[in-house]
Amino acid sequence: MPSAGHSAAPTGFAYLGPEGTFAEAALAHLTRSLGAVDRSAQPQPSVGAALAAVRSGACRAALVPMENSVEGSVPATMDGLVDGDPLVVTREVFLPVGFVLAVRPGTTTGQVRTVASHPHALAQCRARIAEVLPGAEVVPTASTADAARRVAAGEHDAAVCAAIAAERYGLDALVADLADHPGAVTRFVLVEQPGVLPEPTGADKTTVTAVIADRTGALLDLLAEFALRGISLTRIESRPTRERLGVYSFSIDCEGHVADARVGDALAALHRLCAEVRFLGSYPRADDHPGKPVDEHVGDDAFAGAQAWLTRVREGRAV
Ligand SMILES: O=C(O)C(=O)Cc1ccccc1
Repeated sequence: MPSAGHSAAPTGFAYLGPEGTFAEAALAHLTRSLGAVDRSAQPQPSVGAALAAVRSGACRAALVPMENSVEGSVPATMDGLVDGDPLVVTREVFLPVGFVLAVRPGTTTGQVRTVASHPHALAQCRARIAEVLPGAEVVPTASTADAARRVAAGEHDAAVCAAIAAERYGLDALVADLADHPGAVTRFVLVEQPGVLPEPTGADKTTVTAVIADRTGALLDLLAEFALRGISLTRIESRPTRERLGVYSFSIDCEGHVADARVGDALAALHRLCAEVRFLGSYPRADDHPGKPVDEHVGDDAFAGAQAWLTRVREGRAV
């Protein structure tokens, strides 16, 4: 529930700021495609702050980076969705990301002693930075645009950021294309307070986290619940629970919507099997993948037919 001080229905979209981040570009793309009337965007200093703005009711939703095709998941988002009051993903959006090396006008590569950016951006340009700026100190910042803003303020010599951020902060692109692996894509998710469950579209994804006991075969048991019901996983990774070594929380995306019988049944099975399960949302998939075909025996009709049969058996009726 929104906390005191935010009693009206929350409005506005929080995002990892300041202006000029990839998160801002992804949010603009999403609100345009949703045809959202209220497109007011509220930059936040960190992923944690963006999620906190939703939990407190200060904002209606937050758009945060979840994973990147080159660098993998964003730990601040993974952990931020699991720690604290429940939140759910209601949309996903994929954004191609490219990086420039941005400097104050007139700066040459030889003058760059510090290069700043979001850790994910630095990691995606590691080899090129070492090649173009050997010996430069690499400095992590809260976001790519935060780095650009700090370069403009004279705090650092160069930023790895989007071309639009360089422009926004009056910087020049010394190197136009800095990525080690061209064609990288970042997946962002829109996060809201529970209560909003998007309708099934026929091409959906569901996100869930599960903590399993430290015993032989536990992960296989968890995976079997999906496999037995013909559900394809699109992502699985482990995060430490921070309790002790050996106890992990698995973060899973699967095809389908919790309203689909096979997905609901699998989540209920996880609830029986796992020490902890957190449902993190069902939402339309945005990657243009139609999803794997669903076998007839795990379709909604098959589940409904089996349930009706069981009811007849239990009532002692002829089967
Ligand atoms: O810092 C940004 O601009 C972000 O939106 C996070 C990020 C950083 C690097 C690649 C993709 C997203």
